[in-house]
Amino acid sequence: MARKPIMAGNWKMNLNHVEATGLVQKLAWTLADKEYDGSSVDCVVIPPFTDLRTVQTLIEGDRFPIQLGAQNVSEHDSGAYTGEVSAGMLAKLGVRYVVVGHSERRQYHNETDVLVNAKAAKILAAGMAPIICCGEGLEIRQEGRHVEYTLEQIRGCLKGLDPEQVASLVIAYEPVWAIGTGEVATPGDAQEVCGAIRQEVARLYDQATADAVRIQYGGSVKAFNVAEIMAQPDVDGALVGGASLKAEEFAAIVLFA
Ligand SMILES: O=C[C@H](O)COP(=O)(O)O
Repeated sequence: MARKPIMAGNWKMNLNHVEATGLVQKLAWTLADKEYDGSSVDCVVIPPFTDLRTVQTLIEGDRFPIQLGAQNVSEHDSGAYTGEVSAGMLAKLGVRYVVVGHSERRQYHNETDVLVNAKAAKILAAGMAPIICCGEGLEIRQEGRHVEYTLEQIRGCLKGLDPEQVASLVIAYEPVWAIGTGEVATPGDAQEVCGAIRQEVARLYDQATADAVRIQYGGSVKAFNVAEIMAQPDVDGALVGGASLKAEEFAAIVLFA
């Protein structure tokens, strides 16, 4: 089954709303120069919350073939949760994807699979797609337990979701040791875990759901290494950090084919 590739740029805590305008405009112009129209690959930018309204206005106003994502969401609908942002608020801003369970949130904000699962359910209920992140640290990789560790995360994060919901979401496999380090996993490493995740989705749900769910690789993806990662049968895209902050570099990743 042909899955549409999805290239998502997670800006993390970088760029204010003025800088965001510059980057998105430059990205759109670079993509337009190469006749990108969004039909064969999804291009998603994931700025900080404070940039979302500005980027939404720009994308919608100029009809750029770029989609909007957010980096986090509350597990609650509304109420006395100071500092939180709800799924409903994000959906209203035209956000299509929300990253959950990124290793930086697991590490610095104690996010667990149970919390990721609750957030994913809220994102889906609001009509958006979660990008559910998973992946092992260096120690687990060295012990050779990376597949079982990652599948355990996946089982926890998908708990209670129905096949239709799982088919519509995105899973991002990001080995923590490859994030921001320049230490990219080999294409074989990426395929091993992405393939195992797809098999696990087939086991938990059915083959049609496994064939539909999109699985990204993330961790030091750049323009020069994206093609060989994308050549792997179970890799459907990339979650890109550092390289998504440079318009030409990220455009080249989107245009990998
Ligand atoms: O969300 C993106 C990942 O953490 C990868 O970041 P990176 O491309 O800077 O290694």
